Amino acid sequence: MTLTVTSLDVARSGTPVLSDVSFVVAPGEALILRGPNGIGKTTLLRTLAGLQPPLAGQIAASDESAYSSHADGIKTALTVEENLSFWAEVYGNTVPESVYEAFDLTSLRQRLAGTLSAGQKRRLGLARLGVIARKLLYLDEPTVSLDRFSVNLFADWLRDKHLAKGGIAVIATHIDLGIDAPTLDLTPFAAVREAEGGADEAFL
Ligand SMILES: Nc1ncnc2c1ncn2[C@@H]1O[C@H](COP(=O)(O)OP(=O)(O)OP(=O)(O)O)[C@@H](O)[C@H]1O
Repeated sequence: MTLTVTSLDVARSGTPVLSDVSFVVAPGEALILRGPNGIGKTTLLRTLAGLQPPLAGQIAASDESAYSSHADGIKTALTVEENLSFWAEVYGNTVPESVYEAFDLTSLRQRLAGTLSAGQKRRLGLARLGVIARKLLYLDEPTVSLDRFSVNLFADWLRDKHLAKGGIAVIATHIDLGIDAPTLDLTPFAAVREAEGGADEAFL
């Protein structure tokens, strides 16, 4: 499976955000999206994941994808184990024992998710990716709230359990994950927004 994106134009609430974005990601590879706040990383990921239609261009991928956003999608009234079992069931899988260790959740298995710290919740949200087993991952700032140890855990999982098995990941991140992956700076692809022309002049 290869992800091929050709001449993609994306918009947020009808306003063009990025234009003419093209790239290819081969099996086992990741692509890091960079660019300043508001450039359109989230919008691009949402479009790639099929959550909104593109204005123009093509997205070709043979596998189904999973999108992980800032929100963790955690059920606070369920335990860590119950959360992962829930997601596994939705995707017709079982929870691999290895995800508890991979995301440092072993000692938290019986804890209600609502009582977890921000970083622990984030690790649980990321562990979801380990149970749904989608080959194509679109990840929006996956390491928000994580300390360096947890960032490294996630990077290890991504490299050894996802990419090493032929998976693909497109990741918007402001921090260095320490994985070997090319970077696409979206700055040159900013769509011309005529309606905003001169709006910043008041601050000059
Ligand atoms: N619901 C919305 N309605 C209108 N405009 C929006 C909406 N959400 C985002 N935008 C605008 O769309 C543009 C792209 O936003 P997007 O969230 O894709 O950027 P980003 O690169 O992911 O930013 P960040 O690094 O801050 O997360 C921004 O100018 C933003 O203000």
